[in-house]
Amino acid sequence: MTKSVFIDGEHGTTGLQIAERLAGRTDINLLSLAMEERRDNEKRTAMLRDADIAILCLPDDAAREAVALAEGSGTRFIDASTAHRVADGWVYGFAESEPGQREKIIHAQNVSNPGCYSTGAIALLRPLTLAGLLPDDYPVTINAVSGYTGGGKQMIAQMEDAAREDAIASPYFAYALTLKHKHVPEIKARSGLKLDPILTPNVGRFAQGMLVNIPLHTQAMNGATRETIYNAFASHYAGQDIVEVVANDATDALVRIDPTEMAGTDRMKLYVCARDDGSQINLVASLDNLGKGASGAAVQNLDLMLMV
Ligand SMILES: NC(=O)C1=CN([C@@H]2O[C@H](COP(=O)(O)OP(=O)(O)OC[C@H]3O[C@@H](n4cnc5c(N)ncnc54)[C@H](OP(=O)(O)O)[C@@H]3O)[C@@H](O)[C@H]2O)C=CC1
Ligand SMILES: CC(=O)N[C@@H](CCC(=O)OP(=O)(O)O)C(=O)O
Repeated sequence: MTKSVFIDGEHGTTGLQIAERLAGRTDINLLSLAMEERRDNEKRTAMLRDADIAILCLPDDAAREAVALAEGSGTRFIDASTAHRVADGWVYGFAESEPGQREKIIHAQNVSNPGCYSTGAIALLRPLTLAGLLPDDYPVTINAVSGYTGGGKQMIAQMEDAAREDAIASPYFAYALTLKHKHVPEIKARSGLKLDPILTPNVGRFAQGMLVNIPLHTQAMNGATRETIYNAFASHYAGQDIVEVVANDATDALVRIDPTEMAGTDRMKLYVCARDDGSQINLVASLDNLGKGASGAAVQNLDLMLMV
């Protein structure tokens, strides 16, 4: 039987991108509310309860409320917000992050979609903690830049409409200056770290794309080398086509990495940059914040959940 899918928040940044990806699909019945009905709780409740799978593209509190509105209906959820990323009873929706994760998503009742920075950071860290190359007490630092669509409708308007009172004129800015970004808990938990990683995010004046940098000192890493790190990535990501591990000689031939290189795709590239003597490594993940970092991952999770 054709499964029905409802995107709650379909007129927002993430929701719209998911709706675009699902338009024209004949294997699902897409339930939809008009823009002016997006906050009509009676209609939302009916759709949340009728759907086989509901994809939540809402602020955290509204996502928690949506789950409560469908209680007892059997609806399966994919939540794009931060609300359930370290919550019990929710499967983390990053199929390539752990052996067996894909199967867990296929059978899950509730899936939490990862954050965009988290997707890049966990992709770089988890293979190394699993392989024993990165000690779990390593003090990890994550420096990242995102396209401004990562801030949703409000930041898009601030960056694009110079006439607004709260317009942002900068070409590039740092934020989360108190070092308590909302992605830190999921990165710590899903990478298997003991210490909170330090996450310093930035936004650039480009719509979509993201680089996540993790600098590492190899002498503090259980004897890791650039080759063992590359090999750990290559074996972790073997047999799938979403995460590409760039060959070290191809990385060495680059003079720069463009944060927009993956814009418009649902894939991610990983680079192992290194000093000649191998003493210092900079791991880089390159992705579209709205692709593998949000809507692309949500559709990937939906397709897995539709398998049962
Ligand atoms: N943008 C991104 O790159 C990413 C965002 N996310 C997460 O996805 C979620 C949505 O983010 P994003 O798409 O950027 O946000 P937007 O602000 O662009 O869109 C949110 C949508 O939800 C609607 N909405 C808000 N509150 C309610 C409510 N109580 N009931 C019904 N609808 C409501 C909004 O309507 P209205 O216009 O009336 O406010 C809007 O249409 C957030 O939790 C965010 O953290 C996840 C990954 C990446
Ligand atoms: C540029 C920007 O503001 N980005 C957002 C994160 C977007 C994202 O992917 O995170 P969520 O899935 O947790 O919303 C932020 O830092 O809050």
